[in-house]
This record gives sequence, structure tokens and C-alpha cells, in this order.
Amino acid sequence: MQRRFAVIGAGSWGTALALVLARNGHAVRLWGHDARHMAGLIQARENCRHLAGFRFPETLTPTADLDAAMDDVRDVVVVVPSHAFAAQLQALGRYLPRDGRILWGTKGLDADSGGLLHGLVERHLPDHPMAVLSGPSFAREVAEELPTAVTIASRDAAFAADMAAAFHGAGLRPYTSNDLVGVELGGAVKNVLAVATGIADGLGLGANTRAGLITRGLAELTRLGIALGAERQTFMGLSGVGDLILTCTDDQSRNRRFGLALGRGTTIEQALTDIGQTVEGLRTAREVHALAERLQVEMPICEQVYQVVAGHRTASKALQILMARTRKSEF
Ligand SMILES: NC(=O)C1=CN([C@@H]2O[C@H](COP(=O)(O)OP(=O)(O)OC[C@H]3O[C@@H](n4cnc5c(N)ncnc54)[C@H](OP(=O)(O)O)[C@@H]3O)[C@@H](O)[C@H]2O)C=CC1
Ligand SMILES: O=C(CO)COP(=O)(O)O
Repeated sequence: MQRRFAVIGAGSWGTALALVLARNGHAVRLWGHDARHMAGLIQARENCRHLAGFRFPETLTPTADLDAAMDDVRDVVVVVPSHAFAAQLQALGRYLPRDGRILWGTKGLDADSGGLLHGLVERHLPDHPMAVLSGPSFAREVAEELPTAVTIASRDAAFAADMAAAFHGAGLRPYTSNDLVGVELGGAVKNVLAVATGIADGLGLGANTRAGLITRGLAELTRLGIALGAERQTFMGLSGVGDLILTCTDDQSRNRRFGLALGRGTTIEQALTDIGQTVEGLRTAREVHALAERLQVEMPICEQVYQVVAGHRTASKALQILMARTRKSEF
């Protein structure tokens, strides 16, 4: 059944998700905050800044006008970077109808509280069904309709199933889950671990190091997840190990490229300028550091990434510290 969607956030991921929905025949408004950029999208009928080369179908309408984007819309897909998430929810509050529903593709933590993003949805848009879409999914490959599997997690099973049906198409296969916390957390922490493996590869360390960091990174992600009430098996799924493998091994990942640059001695500022897009792992490293400290969860790899991005330690010193840690049982 054809439905109406507003996709909020016209970066690469918002554009890719809007394309998926529009190609599936839904009427999609794609909203972006930068009026000049959006005027370019309206004229070119593609997103030349963030995801060039994919012409918008007739069913996709770009706009910089939030009134127009939200007019008569029940289902909202939020894909702004995590630092803008809270403010965006606040702005949406006056538009979302009583039966409105919200899904987000943002991967990160709340910049203020360091908590998961669903806490912000509960605060700003209470009593609306909510879901997160996460998993190994580079925007460009999704736009190219290369077969991709993701997870849509919600405590409302009917909503998750409904959203999975709306996104399901030739190139995108969504699975469903009821573990909102586990799926959100995987998407956030994998960005920090992608920075870690990038740093190691930037330092010229080998494949052994990379595999060790991914595996031990998964162990610390799982520990944090259990402490937050997530289900262990979620971390063995698409939003856990799946997204870790993707972003820790493929240079399409901006977080991995950020780590590569740091490992090669580039400054943080220069690396961010060169990448020119959202690098969630930088902020998330700080937020995970605070969260792990608060919950007393040992996360040595994420901690070393934090120490490096905070400027407290060189990348090679951080690796040395990890190797010199007290020996312990693997499980
Ligand atoms: N790209 C990908 O492959 C995937 C990304 N994600 C996640 O999606 C989220 C968005 O990333 P992505 O689209 O890739 O990022 P991009 O860097 O491609 O785009 C970010 C977008 O957010 C806009 N933006 C920046 N600040 C604000 C603000 N204050 N309010 C509203 N919009 C703002 C930017 O506008 P402007 O250009 O004008 O600055 C830009 O349109 C991140 O959490 C990311 O982790 C998840 C899965 C895959
Ligand atoms: O989340 C992503 C793929 O699943 C995108 O990763 P980057 O933000 O590191 O590019």
C-alpha cells in the first residue's frame, strides 16, 4: 500500500532511505535544513553534495520547508546526525499527529546525556510508536540497490513489521527485532571501533591486529549492552557484528577513514575537513567513555580511542597500552 513519509535529514543516509521508500512507490518528502542545498536538490533532482548520481523518482519531493514536509504525514524517518537529533525532535513536536510514528537511522548517542536516542524520543515525542533502523548499510550501496540486510527494532512489533514492509525491496531486506537498546547501541559503538581499526591500519599494523580489535571490540560492546539491558544475541546480528565487520574493514566508512588518518599522523581537524561528512565516532568516543565509567563497564579499546581523540595520548601509545594490559581469561 502506498503511504506518505517525511524523511528528515538530507545527508547521504537520509537521501538513500528516501530513495528506497520512493522507489517502493511511497510518496516521500525529503527535508534538509540548508535552503540553498535543498534548492540544488530540487533543481537537479538528485543530491549532488552527499549522494550524487541517483536521480530522484517522481515520488520523491525534496524541500527545505518543514511545514510542507510534514503536511498530512504520519510516518517520520529522522536521519540527522546525532548532535542535531534532540533539536530536530523538538522541532517535529508541533507537526507530528496524535497517531504519528517515528523511525530513525541516526547512529550515535545523545550529545547531552550520553544516553541512547530512544530516550530523547520518549522525552520529546512521548507515546508515539518508535523504531530504529540499523545494520551494515553504506548509503551509496543502498542507493545502488546492492543487496543489503538491516534490522528494524521496536518494542512495538506491529510497527517494526509495518516499517520493514515499507522499506523492503529488491535491494533492501529488513529483519525485525524487539531489542531496541541492543540495536541502537551496536550502531553507536561500532563507529568508535571503526576509528580504532582505522588507527591500527593507519599505523601500518597488520590483519591480526584488525581482527583482534574487531573481536575484542565486540566483547566490550556486548558487555556494555548487557549492562544496559540489551540481549546478548543482538550483538551477533546485523546491527552488532554485521556493522562492525562492515565499518571496521571497508574504506567507505568515514569513521574508519578518520582513524586511518589519525594513525598516519594527520590532525583531527585536517582529517575531518578531508572527509567532509559526518564522523559520529568522534563524539561517540567521548560519550561511550562517560557511559562506561558511569556503569563501571570495562571498555579498553573504546577508552583508548577516547584518549587519542581527546588529545591525551598518541595512537601508537594507545596500542601499546592495550597490548600491555593484565592477562585475563577470554570469556
Ligand atoms: N552514510 C551512511 O552510509 C550511513 C549513515 N548513517 C547515520 O546516519 C546519520 C546521518 O549521516 P549521513 O547522512 O551519512 O551524514 P552526511 O554527512 O552525509 O549528512 C549529514 C546531513 O545532516 C545535515 N545536518 C547537519 N547538521 C544539522 C542540523 N543541525 N540539523 C539538521 N540537519 C543537519 C547536513 O546538512 P549540511 O550538508 O547542510 O551540513 C547533512 O544534510 C549519522 O548518524 C550516520 O551515522 C547510518 C547508516 C549509514
Ligand atoms: O553506518 C554506516 C554503515 O553501516 C556508515 O558508516 P560511516 O559513518 O563510518 O561511514
